[in-house]
Amino acid sequence: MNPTLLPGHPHFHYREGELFVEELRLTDLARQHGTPLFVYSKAAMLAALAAYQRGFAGRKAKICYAMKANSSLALLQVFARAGCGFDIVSGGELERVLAAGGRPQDIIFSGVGKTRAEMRRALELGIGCFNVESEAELDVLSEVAVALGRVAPVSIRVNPDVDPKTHPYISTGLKGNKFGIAHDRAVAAYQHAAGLPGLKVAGIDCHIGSQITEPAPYLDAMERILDLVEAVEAKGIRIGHIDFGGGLGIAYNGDQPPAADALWQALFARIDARGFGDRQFMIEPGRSLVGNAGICVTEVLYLKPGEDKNFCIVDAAMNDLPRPAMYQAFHAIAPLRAGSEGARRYDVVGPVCESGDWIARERELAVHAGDLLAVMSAGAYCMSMASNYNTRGRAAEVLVDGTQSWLIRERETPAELMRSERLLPGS
Ligand SMILES: Cc1ncc(COP(=O)(O)O)c(C=O)c1O
Ligand SMILES: N[C@@H](CCCC[NH3+])C(=O)O
Repeated sequence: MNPTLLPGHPHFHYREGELFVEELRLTDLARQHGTPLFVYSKAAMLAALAAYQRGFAGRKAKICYAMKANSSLALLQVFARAGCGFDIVSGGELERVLAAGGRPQDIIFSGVGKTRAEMRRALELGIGCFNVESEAELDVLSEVAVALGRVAPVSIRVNPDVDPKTHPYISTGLKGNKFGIAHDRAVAAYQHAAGLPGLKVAGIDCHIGSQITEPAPYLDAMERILDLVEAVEAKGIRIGHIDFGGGLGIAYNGDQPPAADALWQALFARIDARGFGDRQFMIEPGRSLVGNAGICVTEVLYLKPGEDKNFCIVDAAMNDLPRPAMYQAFHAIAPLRAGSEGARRYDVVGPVCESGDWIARERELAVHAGDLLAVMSAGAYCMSMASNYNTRGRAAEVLVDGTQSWLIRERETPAELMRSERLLPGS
């Protein structure tokens, strides 16, 4: 591999010792916009999308970006303009898709707890499909649709009970998870759905988990879903599309997930062998489209050497980058100016008042106060999970395209954080 490239991040590279994103020097962007700063590469997003597009070439397919991974409007615009649909999980996400120019018919609505108000709004707009996660939800959706004089297109999300071999908090397709309808109850659920006046069965859906790095769980889940398609169709209910969810992992720390096109080549070998190659396919990838397209630039505030540990205190924190605290997740750290003199082993931590506020542990770094560091693989589930804990404003975001950059989100100010609050009357 070219030594100036960072593993898993082909659009970020060192040029004469300085870290670049596409054609821009990250230090310049950080000086211009301050830190912490999320920076995304448009080319990286489109390259990740192209791998899926290659996998689906010649097929009837719709790629619905799972926007929970990163719901910043400009990123949604990039995907909408590239022809993607969207997988949403809330009324808020629905409004974001519309604001970014996405079309309602290209939206699929997942999630175990859709409210009647969310269903109503989605039906009025005419979204593409509801991925229904329980028998009770089928009844409520039918009722809401009938009251509106509409028919809701539905897929039933089936829980195939397959172990995705990932972190337990992000595994979703096991019996003990709250998601979907159990495999052995699915045929009955389809028969129930087919009899409800407000619903029209459109497809089948499954999503087994996130950050999956092996093809085997996908192949197993696909076999189980195809078994169900056969069983449901034997009851006279046509399954028009197969939605296979998202979940494909990215390289955080030497992980080697299959490439999207190779994975789908293997899946289609099975699908074609069983005679289902003519169906419409939908997928809901999130992390694999944006995860390694983004980084977070942070400034070293203080170095605090100690007897047991050395701390490198930076200006980004768990409110900006919650994955290490939540899942003990690994994010690589890359200095914006390469150098190795005076390297020491550090825990990289933020200013939030929690011992769990760490970003990286036990990393060999040659750093000084004032240096800038990039937290890698920060495009997915960072900004979208960011909070205002410790009344910290959310970071700014920049999108880069070649030699151009756009500020796509301004840093949140304390006044903005207090905007929706009301003081008590009197003194
Ligand atoms: C229903 C559903 N679809 C899609 C995704 C996107 O997953 P990922 O970001 O791992 O591709 C998720 C998250 O796990 C999900 O719950
Ligand atoms: N938030 C998780 C992924 C959740 C996937 C959505 N069900 C992560 O950062 O890895």
